[in-house]
Amino acid sequence: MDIQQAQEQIQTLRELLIQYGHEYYVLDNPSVPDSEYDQKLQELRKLEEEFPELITADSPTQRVGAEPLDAFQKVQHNVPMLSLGNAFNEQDLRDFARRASQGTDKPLSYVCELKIDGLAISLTYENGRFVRGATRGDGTTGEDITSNLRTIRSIPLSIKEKETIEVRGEAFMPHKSFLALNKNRDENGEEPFANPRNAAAGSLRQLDPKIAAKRNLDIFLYGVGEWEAGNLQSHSERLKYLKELGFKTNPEWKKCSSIEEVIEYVEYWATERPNLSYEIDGIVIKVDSLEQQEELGFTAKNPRWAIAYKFPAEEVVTKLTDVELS
Ligand SMILES: NC(=O)c1c(N)nc(OC2CCCC2)nc1O[C@@H]1CCC[C@@H]1O
Repeated sequence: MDIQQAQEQIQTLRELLIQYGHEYYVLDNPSVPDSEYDQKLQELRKLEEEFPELITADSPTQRVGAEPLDAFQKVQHNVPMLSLGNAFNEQDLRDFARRASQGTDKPLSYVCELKIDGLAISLTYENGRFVRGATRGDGTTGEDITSNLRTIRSIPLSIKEKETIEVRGEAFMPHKSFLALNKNRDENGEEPFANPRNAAAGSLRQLDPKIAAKRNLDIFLYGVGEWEAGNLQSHSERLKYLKELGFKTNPEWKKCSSIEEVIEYVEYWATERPNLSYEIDGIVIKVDSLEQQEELGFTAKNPRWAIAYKFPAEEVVTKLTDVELS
C-alpha cells in the first residue's frame, strides 16, 4: 500500500473510532460492540506503526503519552476559576435568591446542576484541538496536567468546530472505578483511597500518564472560561452548546423559573442521590442570564450569581455485616 492509500485508510479509521468513542464515553450509548472498537483501534495502530509520519496528536492512538513528567508546569488562569459560597438549608437558598433579585431589576431564572464531587478542571482548545488541561489550583494559578487529562476517554482530543475556547468542568472517579481501584490496592497491600474525590485527585497528580490512564476517570463540563467568539446570552445555552461541540455534560441540569422550583429540585436529588453512579456533594444553583451574572458580580472570592447547596455529610456507618469479623 502506498502512503496515499494509507492516509485515506487512517483517516477513515480515525473518524470511525472518534464516532464510536463519542457514543461510548460521552453519550453512554455505543452503536458497536467493544470488540469492533478494539479491532479498528488495532488496525489503526498497525497502520500508524507502518507510516509513523502520518501520526497526529488527535489520533485515538495518542491518548496515553509515553514518558512520565519530572514535574507539572504552572498555569495562569486569565479568567479566575472561582469557588462557591455555600447554602445549608432552605432559608439560605431563599436569602441567596433575595440578594440576587435585589441586584437586578429583571426577573431571575436559575439553572440547577448536580455538584459533582471531583476536581475542577480547565480544558483549552485552539482551532478545535485540545492543547492544554489544568487544575484549578488556587483559582488563578493551577498545574498543567494535559498528559493525564488526555487519558480521560470522554475528553475529546478535537472538537467539531475549529473553536478557540476554554471550557471548565469537574473530573471525577465513578463509583465503579473507585471500588475496583480500592479492591486492587487492598490486594496489593496498599492503603485504599478514602473517597472517590481523593482517588481522582491522586490519579491526576501522577507524573506518569500510564498510571492515570488505568484509573478510569471521567469528566462533566459545565462552564466556559476564555472564549473570544462567545456570544451566547445564558448559562443554559452554553450547556447546550458544550454538548453540541462534543463535550460530556451532566444530563440532570434543569432550568428553574423560581426559587420554589430550585428547592423542589434540591429535595428530589437529596433522596435520588444514592442511585447515581458517581459522587455528588450538593447542588449548584446559578443565575441563568449572563447579563445578570455580570450585573451581580462577585464578593471577595465567590460569585453573587451562584451558590452551592451542600448535602449533610453522609455518616459512613460500616454495618457489622460488612466487616470481616477477624
Ligand atoms: N462541582 C460542580 O459540579 C460544579 C458545577 N456544576 N458548577 C460550578 O460552577 C461554578 C464555577 C465557578 C462559578 C460557578 N462549579 C462546580 O464546582 C465548583 C468548581 C470549583 C469549586 C467547586 O467544586
